[in-house]
Amino acid sequence: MWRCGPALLKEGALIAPHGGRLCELLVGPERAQKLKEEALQLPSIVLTERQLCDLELLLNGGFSPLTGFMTRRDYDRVVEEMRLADGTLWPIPITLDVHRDVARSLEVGDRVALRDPTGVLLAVMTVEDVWQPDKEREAREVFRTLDRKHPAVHYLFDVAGDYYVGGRVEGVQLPIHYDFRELRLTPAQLRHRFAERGWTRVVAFQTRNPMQRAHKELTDRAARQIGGHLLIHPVVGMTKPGDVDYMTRVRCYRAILKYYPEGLADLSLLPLAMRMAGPREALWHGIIRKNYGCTHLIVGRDHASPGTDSQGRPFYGRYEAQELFARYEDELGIRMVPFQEMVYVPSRDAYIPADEVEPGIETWRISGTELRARLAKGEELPSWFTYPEVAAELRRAYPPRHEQGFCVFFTGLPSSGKSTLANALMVRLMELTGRPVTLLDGDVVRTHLSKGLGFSREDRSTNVRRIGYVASEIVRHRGIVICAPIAPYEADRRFNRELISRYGGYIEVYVNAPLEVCEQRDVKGLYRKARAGLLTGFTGVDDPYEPPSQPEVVVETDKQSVEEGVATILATLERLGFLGSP
Ligand SMILES: Nc1ncnc2c1ncn2[C@@H]1O[C@H](COP(=O)(O)OS(=O)(=O)O)[C@@H](OP(=O)(O)O)[C@H]1O
Ligand SMILES: Nc1ncnc2c1ncn2[C@@H]1O[C@H](COP(=O)(O)OP(=O)(O)O)[C@@H](O)[C@H]1O
Repeated sequence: MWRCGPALLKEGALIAPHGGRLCELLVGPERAQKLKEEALQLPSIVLTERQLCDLELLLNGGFSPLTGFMTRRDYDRVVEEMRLADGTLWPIPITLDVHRDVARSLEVGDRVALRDPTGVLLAVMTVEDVWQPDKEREAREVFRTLDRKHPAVHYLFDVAGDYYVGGRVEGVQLPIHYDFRELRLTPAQLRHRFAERGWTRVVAFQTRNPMQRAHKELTDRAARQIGGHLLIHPVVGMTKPGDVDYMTRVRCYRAILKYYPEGLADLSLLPLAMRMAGPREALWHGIIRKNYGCTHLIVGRDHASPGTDSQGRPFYGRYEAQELFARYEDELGIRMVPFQEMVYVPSRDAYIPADEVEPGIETWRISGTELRARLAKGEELPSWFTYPEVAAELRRAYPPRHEQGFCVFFTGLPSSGKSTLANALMVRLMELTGRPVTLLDGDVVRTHLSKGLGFSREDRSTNVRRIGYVASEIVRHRGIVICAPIAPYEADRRFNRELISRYGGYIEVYVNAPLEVCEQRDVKGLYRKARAGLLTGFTGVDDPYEPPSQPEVVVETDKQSVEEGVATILATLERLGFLGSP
């Protein structure tokens, strides 16, 4: 590994960065200009979201002493021993993954431009190594599982390219952010701030969740315990899928700052892509915080936990991260402030660590699941649990069901009754809610959004996913949308379900009528044409229809009237809370 240049920092009283020096990899303006000119002739790699996060921490020194993406020697030793080739402690591989064709085009000694998705040049890399890693070994050693439910294992096997490119990088500029700029301090800037304020003992609080009173009490205690100050250092790069979005979280953190004693706490954002690697990740968090000038890190229960595996078992032990950290604490230099879960004791109106509660004393807590359920029902968040500003932010981000958007997605054979039911449902919904409703009917969509597409497997799939995309945007903006294509394939419907339910409700309605009934109805005369051989690939005749496996509603249009079908759907929407009084 290359060594980075001499330390530019003079803040002698602060903790030394990992490996002794802060490795900021950004070059000066003249060299940057040269690199920009050189890059015009170089092959480019457009970085993914995770690679962008990694590059930002490489360039700003958060990953000191790394000087680029890992070469094979560093990678192998990190995977097996949690150490770089030179012996420095480092628990997580920082690799640049690429697909086979890119790997094949690169040779040792080549220079490559690293760009953001809009094409902006961020760095130039000198290729020192290109290799195909043993992903199973990496998953087993680093994450201790091959279960794809672990987000980093899923990323490794299903998202990352099959080859890694290692080499030194020269930074032209940091990835660009336009939001919360004043809160995005680099290690050097944060160190400078600590030095100016005379903060020599700083405990960092790593978080990917909105902070509630329990967190405030815990962090306040930690700062007092070390006789120093507190840095709230939330991750705003990539966290666990399904987490509260970082914009909402940052507004919560800002609001909570005023509840600390004057001058005790500060807030800065960390552009890290978490791996959810539990114990190994805790060490990594320690190294990063040390680079940012912190002397202590709070490590609580389930630090950087990926939750439970496909069998419902936790991936890591609850306090395993603390145990591993303790083992390496002396070598790391940064100290751990271990914490048990904080629980509320109503008889004392106070939060205390769970292990300090005497047996038999009543304690209260609200789990993440319960919090989401309360928000979905529009229920109050109690004042013992959170602060009014945080409650308001969460309510804004997670409105109650009746204020959320939803999609009713009809699927069924031609002439089963999709359009008829969809039109009837549309007017009933407008009547009941007073809200606008968009109808994306199968054949209407094919005259504009999907004009030009035919009925091959690929074209049908594209058509259905396009409808899903438009529906997801409507739901994201809290609107109501009804879709009524045939949507014959389960895979496309599953894709749409996952996309849309990220933003609101997804209610699949299987419009079920026997093929003979649909054929008898033959609204457009297409069954007849298909039977006569004038039309090929017609759904139900010579093209497949895969019935949905778990639809929210089934309407049997040969047995139920249109009114009954609509009433069944409305009852389901009511039961799920989407039609509650506004
Ligand atoms: N080969 C073939 N197979 C099925 N349907 C055909 C075909 N050719 C034309 N049509 C007419 O197009 C309507 C189906 O379009 P969709 O967009 O809903 O189909 S799909 O979801 O993309 O499979 C469908 O409308 P509905 O009868 O309202 O379902 C048909 O009228
Ligand atoms: N219970 C019912 N629900 C929906 N449609 C019905 C029902 N009973 C009879 N129909 C008739 O079946 C036909 C369904 O046609 P359509 O709604 O265009 O089907 P699709 O959109 O699935 O091709 C219409 O003529 C409709 O009047």
